[in-house]
Amino acid sequence: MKVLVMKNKEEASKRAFELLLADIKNGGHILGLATGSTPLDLYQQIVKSDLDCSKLISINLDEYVGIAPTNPQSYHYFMQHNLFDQKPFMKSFIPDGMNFNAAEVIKHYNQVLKNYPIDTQILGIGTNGHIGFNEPGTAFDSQTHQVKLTTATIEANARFFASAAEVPQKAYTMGIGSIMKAKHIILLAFGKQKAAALTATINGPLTTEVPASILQSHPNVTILADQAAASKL
Ligand SMILES: N[C@@H]1[C@@H](O)[C@H](O)[C@@H](COP(=O)(O)O)O[C@@H]1O
Repeated sequence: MKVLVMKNKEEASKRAFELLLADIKNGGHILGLATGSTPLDLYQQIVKSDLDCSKLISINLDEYVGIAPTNPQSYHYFMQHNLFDQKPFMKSFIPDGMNFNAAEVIKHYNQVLKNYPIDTQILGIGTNGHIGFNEPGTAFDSQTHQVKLTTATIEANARFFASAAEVPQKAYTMGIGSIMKAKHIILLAFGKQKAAALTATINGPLTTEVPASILQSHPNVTILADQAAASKL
């Protein structure tokens, strides 16, 4: 695990972009993408750059269940608005949150992940150490599944909704096992609200109680943190 503490999130995002470009230069063309406020700066870097994304494939980590792609709170909308509108990819996959047949969504997404093995996976981290929507207690070898979000995650994500009551209770997410198959994982962590989760991820024991701690056992992980997120390391 390579841990880089940067001056601020702008510097960290710049470095993440450089790492991504290096992976692409080395033949990587399948990107695992994340939502949330954390990767926004990185997506801005991509948008402002002259990187041609038309030959790249993207696979997103997760999506809320029951929110249409046209809903501004959906991860479909987020990706479209923050990246794909400006930089269309050759193909982009996001779990279908409007399909309530979980078994069908799961089967399809696992097939997508099999067909398109991820070269570089971008990750944020939840305040409870979750990655994607893999909440504490999720098996390390899990594949795509439907989750019931924890109160901590609903509260943390309520800032994007009118109230916590409007945050969906369920989501589809790539599993921890699926994430671990990526050749290179870049985890971004910004702000003091991530400090405890980050130190548990890097310095703590490998435990399903901190889903991101599994990254200690991955051969090629880069963690980019700002000073605040790194304050407890
Ligand atoms: N499913 C997403 C995660 O993929 C993300 O890492 C996390 C942190 O969000 P933020 O980057 O806004 O702090 O939020 C959500 O729960």
